[in-house]
Amino acid sequence: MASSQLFSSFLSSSLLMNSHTTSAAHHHQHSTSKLVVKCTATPSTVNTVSPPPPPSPRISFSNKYIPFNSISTNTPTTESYSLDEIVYRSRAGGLLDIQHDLKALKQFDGEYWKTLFDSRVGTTKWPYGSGVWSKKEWVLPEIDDDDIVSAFEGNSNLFWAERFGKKFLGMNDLWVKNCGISHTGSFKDLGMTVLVSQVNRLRKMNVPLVGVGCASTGDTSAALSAYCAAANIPSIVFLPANKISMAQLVQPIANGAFVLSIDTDFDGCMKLIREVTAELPIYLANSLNSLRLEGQKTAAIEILQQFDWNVPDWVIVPGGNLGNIYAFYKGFKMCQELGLVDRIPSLVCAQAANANPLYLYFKSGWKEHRPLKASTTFASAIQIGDPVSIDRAVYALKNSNGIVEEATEEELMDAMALADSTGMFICPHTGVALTALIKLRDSGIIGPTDKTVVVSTAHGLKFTQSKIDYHSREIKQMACQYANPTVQVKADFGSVVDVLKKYLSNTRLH
Ligand SMILES: Cc1ncc(COP(=O)(O)O)c(C=O)c1O
Ligand SMILES: N[C@@H](CCOP(=O)(O)O)C(=O)O
Repeated sequence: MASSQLFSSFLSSSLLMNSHTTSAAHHHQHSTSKLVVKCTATPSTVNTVSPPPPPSPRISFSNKYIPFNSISTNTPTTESYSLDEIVYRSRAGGLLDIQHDLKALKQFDGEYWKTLFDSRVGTTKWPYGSGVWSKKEWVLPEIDDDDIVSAFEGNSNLFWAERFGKKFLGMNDLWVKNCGISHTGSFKDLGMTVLVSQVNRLRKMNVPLVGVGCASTGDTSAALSAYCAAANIPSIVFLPANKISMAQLVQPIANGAFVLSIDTDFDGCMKLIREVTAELPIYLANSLNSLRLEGQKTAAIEILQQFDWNVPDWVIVPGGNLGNIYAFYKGFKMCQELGLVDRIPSLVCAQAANANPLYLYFKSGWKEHRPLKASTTFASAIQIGDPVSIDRAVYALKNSNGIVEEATEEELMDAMALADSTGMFICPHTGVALTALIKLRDSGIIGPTDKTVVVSTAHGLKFTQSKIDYHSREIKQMACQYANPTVQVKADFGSVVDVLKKYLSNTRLH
């Protein structure tokens, strides 16, 4: 459908939102319709942990939107919104956050929650086989299971980076949380299952939402279009023209999204989607919408769970729009507040030097924040100069004794090549995070025995062109010192043996 037709059908639908919020609570009708993405629920055979009784139905858990600054300034507020309202900003125009009824959750102790969450790992029981929905009581407790749109995301592996750690950093307790090994190849699936499930619920409640839209550097759009396609909800994505990888571009196209390629950068697309979603009945799917962060925070809980509820010393996260660093903080903090662990890790946010507003802010001693025009970076998904969650990120870092680091193009590409040479296949953003680790090890801030987790945010297969350019030494002004170029050889035995002998003479036997 042409863009003009699509937008005129939006307009003629007479569903234009004309207020700051649209209340839907009173429209709620219980839906019995079948879910679109739903695994057949069969009794689990894989679990050996016997589950505790589920939380008593007499205790109802709930959550609501409140202004983020009431959390960051620790001031009580009377301003709050139901999750069934469409609201992205506080009355004063600030960020929102989702506040859980901790009093209700605290009626169960830390041991209870650990056992409950552990009992759900590996189950096929809907919806708990998802790493996100296995923590449903802490995410969206009030949603009907039948409204959930899930691809059983999460439960991503925590890889012991033994060789990389020992060989390059003298570390033996280095781990990579592979959030990119996921349905659409990035951590965005964790947040998108929550957001699209809530939209699914709202649409069943007859809330006038025609579709869901986002601005994207490639991963948010991939996740949005997949989850929307699964639930038969129209998705609209704004992409900066020629600034995302081919693999990322094809994802929303294949999943049937309405794809706008716009001649601007991500920040320009973000501005446009905010304006458009304020005018048209399109729900905003970027992480400005705090629903996304509720899903993303489960990666932090999962890390603790994978360490048998031992707390790592450091967690390093690449940052762009800066929702994820806060999501990690929130996940760890909830585990501490609810008695599952007694402390939280120090967080490190890693930025590309070509897109480093948070790094500059940190270096100014948190005195001066200036949005900037981000330059081109191989870490294209974090080419963001005006991050929407800047305040959330600052709060997370200040409250976790955190640090911000940066990586030049050469540093991040070298780090990616070194990691790949030890058996990983990481994305450039993970190269940014590894560079931060290398720098913090060099300066002694991270010690050799510190238990450290690097968050890998996307699958390396989405970024093959950057690896091809590096290994064929086709990057201007970059030595590409760890390149492993292919060798062209004639198709005869002698030539092949000659090059092999040369190779083997340079290769040590271990
Ligand atoms: C692969 C990848 N890594 C890291 C990030 C940064 O996450 P955030 O925007 O939440 O800071 C993004 C998106 O921005 C991403 O797509
Ligand atoms: N890297 C992101 C940028 C947008 O971030 P979001 O978390 O606010 O949606 C992307 O993949 O689009």
